[in-house]
This record gives sequence, structure tokens and C-alpha cells, in this order.
Amino acid sequence: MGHSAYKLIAVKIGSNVLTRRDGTLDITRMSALVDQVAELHRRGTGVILVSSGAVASGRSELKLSQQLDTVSARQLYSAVGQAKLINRYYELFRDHGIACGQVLTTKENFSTRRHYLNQKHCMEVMLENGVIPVVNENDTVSLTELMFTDNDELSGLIASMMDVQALVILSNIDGVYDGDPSLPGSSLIADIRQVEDAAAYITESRSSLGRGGMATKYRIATKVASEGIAVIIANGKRDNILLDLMDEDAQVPRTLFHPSQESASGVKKWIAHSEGFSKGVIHVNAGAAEAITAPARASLLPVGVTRVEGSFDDGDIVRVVNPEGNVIAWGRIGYDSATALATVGKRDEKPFIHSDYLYID
Ligand SMILES: Nc1ncnc2c1ncn2[C@@H]1O[C@H](COP(=O)(O)OP(=O)(O)O)[C@@H](O)[C@H]1O
Ligand SMILES: N[C@@H](CCC(=O)OP(=O)(O)O)C(=O)O
Repeated sequence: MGHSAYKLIAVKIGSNVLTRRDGTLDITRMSALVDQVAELHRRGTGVILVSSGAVASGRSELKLSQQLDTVSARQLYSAVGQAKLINRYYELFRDHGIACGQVLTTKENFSTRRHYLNQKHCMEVMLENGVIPVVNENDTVSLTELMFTDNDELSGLIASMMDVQALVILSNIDGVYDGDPSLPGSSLIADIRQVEDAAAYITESRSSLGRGGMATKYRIATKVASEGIAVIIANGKRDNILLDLMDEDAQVPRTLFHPSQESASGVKKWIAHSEGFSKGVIHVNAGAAEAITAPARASLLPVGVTRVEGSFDDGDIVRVVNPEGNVIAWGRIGYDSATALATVGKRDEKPFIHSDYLYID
């Protein structure tokens, strides 16, 4: 697909793109990125921004006299920093005669289909009315154990939910390197296709402000690309980066994860990103494990289920575990937990999980 043909893209801007070395908000960089988003908007490409930077901008704003624990610091800094960040975006977009709006979300907002569709609707209304959504995690109220790994994970969920054609992840590095990027022998991998596996190259190192590092970017990028969405990792500190990425003739360094040709259904995409917030566990016997993972993809029937754990409602996401105790699939369950318990092992009952709603990793 020609890049200019993108109708809707998501752009994730990492903390370190928006902050200077001393931790202060880099307004010049922010302004340059907003100019490019505004230009794309004028050309008819819808843009959803996923912007980090709340904690970093709050931290540089406040001079505290006492030491704070991690949670207090995150809550305080993000409360102040997000206000500052969105205010900047608002003013910068207004200079272009464009309105932007704030979407603050948490992992729980993706955990039930109802919340998920509600959130999707909100962003659709914004886009239909020419408003640019600026998304971030609601760090002030997120529980530590239920947080997104980082905004890369959040941007993957948003890209998948909104059916964008491309997800651009802007970081402080040109893309994925085939070795430690700080070593002279390492070079940038320009293209990653589904069959290749570059995971071995990625180390745990990350920038001083980033949460997840390249490992989450890579994991998210391959998953999103497998859903038919192009994913580009590029350097947000490079001038004109966004417009150059959209221009096929511009030779700009980046890593492109080529999109799979098979696009997944809306429900399957939701399930694929839901592993972290499944509500229950369905243990299955060997026959059922084989049937649901076979290429023909059978539905999971009660007769193959040996045990059910957890409390869930009809329509929630559950994990499917084989007799060896490994998670082999996720799916949207067709029973609440009480009815599921009463139906375990029975014949001639409707599927626990219909094959359309089963996701095999
Ligand atoms: N193979 C690799 N290729 C590129 N970057 C890598 C690799 N392995 C580790 N990294 C690190 O990942 C960092 C980017 O991730 P992160 O710090 O989370 O950025 P962001 O704040 O933009 O999300 C790079 O600055 C780099 O130090
Ligand atoms: N929600 C946080 C983002 C933290 C985060 O994931 O940062 P990054 O790794 O730079 O994308 C903030 O706005 O500070």
C-alpha cells in the first residue's frame, strides 16, 4: 500500500522524544510533531496520538522537599504533568485551527467487550468530528499491578481497536538493531516480515525514561502486524520524521513490520490483546487441546473441559490451559462461571468458546 493511502494511523510518542536531557518538556520537538500531524490531518489522513510524557513533565515541574514512594510519585507527577502536556497539545493544535481531545484510559477499559466498544465509540465520534484524540494511560488512578507494560502496549491496543492502517512508534532510536545499538557493529533492521524472528537481538536496555524498552515494542509490533496493520518504529527526534515516513521516496531510517495479508475480525483482535486481563481459567483434556489448536480450529465443547477456575460473566475473556498446565489459547466464554461449572464434562451442550472467538497464540 502506498503510504499516502493511509486513511487512519496511530502515532505513539515516547517520553524521551518529548523530553530534553534534563527532563524538561521539549516544546520545540512537540511543536514540530504537532505541525506534521496537522499536515497529515489536512491531507486527509486521520491521526490518533498516543502520547507519553505525563510523568516526565510533572517531575520537572515540581520541586519536592520530601522523598516520595514510587506510587505516590507517579500519581503526583502524572496529575500535574498530564495537565501540562494536554494544555500544550491543545494550544499547539489550536494554532492550526484543529481541536484535540484527551482520552485517559486504564487496562480495565479494555477488559470487557462493553467497555471496549464504549471506548471505541468515543474515539470514533472524535475522529468523525475532526478532533484529534490524544491518548495516555490514566496514571493517576491506575493500579500498579494492572498497568499497561508501557504506552507501546496501549498504542497496540488502540491501533487494533480503531482498525488503523499503520501504527508509528516514535522513540529515541531509529528502529530495531541486530545487536546492542550502542555497539559499532550493530545495524538497523529495515524490514521485518512475519517469518523472521529478530527477538534474539533485543536486550533489556532502555532509555532513562522509558518503561518497557525495545522488548515490548517488538512484541507489540509483531502482534499488531499479524492483524494486518503496518507497524513502523522510528526516531521521533529526527526532523520531519512523520512526513518522511509517509513519503515513499524519502529514504528515512526505520524498521517496518510488514502487515500480514490476512486481517483478523474485530472480536479476534480484541481477544488477541486480552491475555493480561482474562477473568477465568478453563482446563481442558488432551483431545480438546488438540482439536482447538488444529488447523481446522474446532470450538471448545464442555465435554473436553475438566475444570473451571475464577469468576466470570458470559462474554468475558478466559484462558484455556492444557493438561500440562500451559496456556494454549484465549477466548470469549459463552457461559457465566456458575453455569460453566455445572456444564463441565457434559455432552450436547453449546460450546464453552466458539471457534470464532478463540485466539491461539
Ligand atoms: N535491538 C535493539 N534495537 C533498538 N533498541 C534497543 C534494542 N535493544 C534494546 N534497545 C533499547 O530500547 C530503547 C527504546 O525503548 P524505550 O526506552 O522504552 O523507549 P520509549 O520511551 O520511546 O518507549 C532504545 O533506546 C535502546 O536503548
Ligand atoms: N503514561 C506514562 C507513559 C509511560 C511510558 O510508557 O513511557 P514510554 O516508555 O516512553 O512510552 C506517562 O505519560 O508518563
